[in-house]
Formats: sequence, structure tokens, C-alpha cells
Amino acid sequence: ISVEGASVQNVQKEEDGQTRQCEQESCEQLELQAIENEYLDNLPLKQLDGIKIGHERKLELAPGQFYTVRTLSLRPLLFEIPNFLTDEECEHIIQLAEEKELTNSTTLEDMEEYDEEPEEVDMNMEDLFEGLDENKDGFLDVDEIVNSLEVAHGGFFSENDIKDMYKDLNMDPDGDDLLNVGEFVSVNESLIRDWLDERTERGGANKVRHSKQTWLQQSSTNDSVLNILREKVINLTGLPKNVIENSEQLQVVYYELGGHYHAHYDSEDVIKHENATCGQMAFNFSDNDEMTYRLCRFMTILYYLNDVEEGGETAFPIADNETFTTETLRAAGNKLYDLSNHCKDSNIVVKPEKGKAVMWYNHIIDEETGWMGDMDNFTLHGGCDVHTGRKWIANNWINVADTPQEQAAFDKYIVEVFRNETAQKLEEEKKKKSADEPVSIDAPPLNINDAFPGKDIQIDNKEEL
Ligand SMILES: O=C(O)CCC(=O)C(=O)O
Ligand SMILES: [Fe+2]
Repeated sequence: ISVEGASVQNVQKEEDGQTRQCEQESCEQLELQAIENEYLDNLPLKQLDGIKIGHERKLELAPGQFYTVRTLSLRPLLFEIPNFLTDEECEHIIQLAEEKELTNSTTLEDMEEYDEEPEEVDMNMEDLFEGLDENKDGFLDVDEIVNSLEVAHGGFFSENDIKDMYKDLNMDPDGDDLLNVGEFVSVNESLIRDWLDERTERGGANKVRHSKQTWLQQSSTNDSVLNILREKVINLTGLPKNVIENSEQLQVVYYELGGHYHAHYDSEDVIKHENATCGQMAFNFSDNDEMTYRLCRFMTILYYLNDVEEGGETAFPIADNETFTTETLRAAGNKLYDLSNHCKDSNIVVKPEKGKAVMWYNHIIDEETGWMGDMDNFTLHGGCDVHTGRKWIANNWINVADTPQEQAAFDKYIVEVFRNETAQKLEEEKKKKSADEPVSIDAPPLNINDAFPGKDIQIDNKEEL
């Protein structure tokens, strides 16, 4: 690189092997084009073939190390890989997480609640009654109430919770567990809201997501366990290195007794979020406040980091459900999502086993473009209650942008801004260490997740599924 006045000259390698001088701007353009071409030349985006349920294949994911990949379902395309991590690797990841502060897990809805004051709606209770009375028999039964509360409230309520509420608020004086319109309109809506809030706060049992979590930087790290893990993920998925390296950090989650995560989707669908850019692109448009974002998680790879004595399964309520339609889903109501009470009703229930990985594709491949397409609605899943013991998992979400062009722009940006800076920091740390000076870290480590508007999502407009 030679600097001549203000114009920077670079040597750029051309496809035919020739080199030529280029102005900085056009060099950057060429560089971007090269990343884009790499994607375009390797379409469609790789997706492991499920073949059939129960199919097993052996893959060499590290030199001389073979792993069994077993197909659990075709819709979603879901696999399990026993012993993907060794016991020591699991323990190491837990230890890294414990060294950081674990905070209560959140969902996108929680975040939105922070941003917006709840709207004061002047609701006509009689209209509401009619809306909730699904079978139009003139009474609200407990099921109708359970269904209506949904997750919008940020909590899950069982039939017993509702009966408790009737008692506490004296909502059902005749005690028949049915509310007629007179009983319903006489209740103050804000009292109900407060009661539900209090119950949600009480122990977490009613929370959509009841766990603690932290994030571990996976790229540009000098942690050999995480580096080996990343290489295995590249080999397992067959996805471009950049896609894996520029994805979210590893999310480590800890569930105590009773901990769970009700059924949800890990990604968000472009159909329901028109004009929303993939969250990772927030980097590039960060000064545009008007931009709305959605999560674009092409894949989920989930690692079980310990054995759970009882409970804590990962459940997929509608996997491979041939009769699944919008109607059946609606008819199933809240029960489908409530994994505290309906875990075992799910079509697929995966037992947590130390070192095992489960992996699925949250999106299908678009046949026309060969790139990431619509979200696969069959990926609905969650973590069932831990009954005995504790549960540690790690979520490895693989992010893909909407188009190869956007992915390439993102890769380039990450490499320039984030990875380089982080690598530099690591280098400095190493130098300091070797000079036997105390290492001082004055800035927090760069966090690729800063690019994401919300870290987790939960059921989103399930009515529209
Ligand atoms: O804990 C589990 O088994 C599932 C966790 C999960 O789905 C998530 O964290 O997004
Ligand atoms: Fe999930």
C-alpha cells in the first residue's frame, strides 16, 4: 500500500490472477464483490438433508473425530448429535458463564415493554366478553380465559391460576367456574392486570421464559474450547466461515428448578415483519432511527451442558405434524405453548444429555433464490420445566442476512470494524502478558450482539400462523 497525497492506492488481485492498481474506493468495491461472488457461486445455501426420520450419518467434524448426526424430524429439519461436546468442554463453557454475571432472561416482548408505556385503552367490557366467548354459549369458561390471556401479557396461566384469581378478586361469586356477562363486566380490568402481574413476578413459574443467561464471545477469542467448537460448527453446517464467525455470541442459559421457556420461535418471519431489516444489519444503518429490525436466525444449534435428573426436555409441539393447519393450531389454544403443563403432548421431546447438540433450520431455502427463505412454522419449540436438578444449555444462533449482497456487506463491515479491533486488543493483551505487566482491560469486549435490537423472541402473532 502506498500513500500518495490524499489518494490511497492499493494492489488488487483480479480473478484472472493479474494484479492491478486501484483507487481505495474501487478496491473496496471489488473486495465486496468478491465476497458476494463467493456466496453467489455457492448457492443454494447449504442445508443438511434429513433423508428420513431416524437416519444416521457419521461426519468427520475435526481431524479423525467422527460424530453421529441423527435425523429427528423433517419439518422442521431437526437433528441430534450425541457427544458433540466432551464433558470437559461442557464444564469449561459453564465455568466461563459463571465467571460472567448471569442476568434474568428476557424476550423481545419484555424489551418492547420497556420502550413503551402500556396504552390506556378504553375497553368496552361487554364487547370484550363477546370476543372472548369462543363457543358463544354466553359464558366464559376457564379455558376461554386461559386462551385469551395468551402470552401477550408476558405470562402463562394455568386453569388453577385462573381459579385462584376468581377467588382473590371475588370474580365468580356463585363459584361455578363460569363467568356470565354480569360477573365479567363488574370486574375492574386494572385489578385483573395487577393480579396477573403479581403472579408473574412471584416466582417466575408463569413467565414465558424463566431462566438466567449470559453471552460468550465466540469469534476473535483466544479460548481454545470455543475456537474448536466454532470450527466443528463450520464443518457440521457446511456454511461459509464468515456466516458462522459473524453470527451472534454464544448464549449460555441456566434454568433452576421450575425453569422453562414456553414454546416460541427463535427467528422472525419476513412475511410478518415487512420492511424490517435483519437485526445484524443494524450496524450499517445504526444512525437511522426509523429502521425496524427483526431477528434472522437461519439455524439454531443448542448444546446441553449437563445432565438433568428429571424434566428440562426440549419440546417441539407440532414437529412433523401432518395435519397441522392454521385452524388446528388456533383450536389448540394456549395448551400448545404451555410447556409447563403440556410438555409430553409435544410431537418431539428431546431429553437433555450432557454434550449432546440439537440443531434445526428455522428457515427453509427459497427455491428461486437458493438463499434463506420463509421461516419454517414447524420450528415452534421450547424448554420444559426442570423437575429435579438444574439445566445448563448454550444457544448457538447462526444468522444469515436477507440477501447474499447484504450478507457480504455485513461480513465486510464486521471484519473491518469489529474483528480487526478485537484481534488488535487480543494482540495487545498478549504483548502485555509477555512483558509481565498486569493486564488492564479498560473497555468492555466488543459485542457483536450490540447489533441486535432484541436478543430473544417469543411467540409472535401466533393467530396469524
Ligand atoms: O432450553 C431449551 O431446551 C430450549 C431453549 C430455547 O429454545 C431458547 O433458549 O431459545
Ligand atoms: Fe428457542
